Amino acid sequence: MSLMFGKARTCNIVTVPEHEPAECNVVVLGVMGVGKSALTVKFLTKRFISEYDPNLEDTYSTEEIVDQQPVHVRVMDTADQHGPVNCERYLGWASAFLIVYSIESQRSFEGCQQYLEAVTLYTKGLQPEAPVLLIGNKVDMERYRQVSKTDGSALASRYGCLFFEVSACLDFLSVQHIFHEAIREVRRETERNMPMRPLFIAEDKPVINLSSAPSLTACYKELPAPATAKLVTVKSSRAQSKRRAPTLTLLKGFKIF
Ligand SMILES: Nc1nc2c(ncn2[C@@H]2O[C@H](COP(=O)(O)OP(=O)(O)OP(=O)(O)O)[C@@H](O)[C@H]2O)c(=O)[nH]1
Repeated sequence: MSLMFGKARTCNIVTVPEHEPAECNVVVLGVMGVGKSALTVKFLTKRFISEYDPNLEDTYSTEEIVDQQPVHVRVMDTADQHGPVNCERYLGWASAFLIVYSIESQRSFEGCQQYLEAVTLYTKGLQPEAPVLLIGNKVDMERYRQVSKTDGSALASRYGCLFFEVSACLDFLSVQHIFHEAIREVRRETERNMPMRPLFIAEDKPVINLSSAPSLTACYKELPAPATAKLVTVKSSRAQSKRRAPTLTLLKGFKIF
């Protein structure tokens, strides 16, 4: 990048590469029992929980490095008892949505379509648009499969989402990959919508009479240093949660394998 010191320029606009989001709010949605808590806890702790409180809704925080870039991730593990009826608490808060169904439950697959409708209706036209990822969980239950991979993939295509099948009780890396992909999608979307930003705008300088000038170095105001890469916040609104001060101590009562 050339800053052209020593020459006055009129409204010289230099763009800088897009900044990465410093924060990413991921909302995990889906009907009861699909494994939202199990996926969330697996991502946060690398462990699988088998017992859970179905009424518990909470938001967890973690620091992640995704593609060598740090990001503060908040994950809201929702507990919608009646489907997507009171979505306001997370729609405006989310940077990305994971909509989960269980591959061994056709009912959960149908249920996730309501979430897809609600979320895509809300996010349509927003800039940046919050990415949506469709997740078929419990692939370890293959022999009880009711939802084919083709159907999952077709539904995702219909809504323009990424699609993954996974198991919260199998390997950690596949679960981590989903969350990281959500973060990558948020970054891509942010970059797509970042306006061209001026790095600096130099003022017009009056014509300088060199003979009367004391010295050349004093004639030019030093240009400001280029802005250093600063991480930006994607969303700053706060999540509403049924519980206060979420921490992983919530897992105390859970059976952890
Ligand atoms: N076999 C298997 N069981 C899973 C998996 N993920 C979750 N479960 C089980 O499915 C049940 C429901 O899991 P949760 O994580 O509580 O599901 P949830 O979507 O958070 O459910 P609610 O809190 O009721 O909305 C629990 O018994 C889990 O142990 C998985 O990948 N494979």
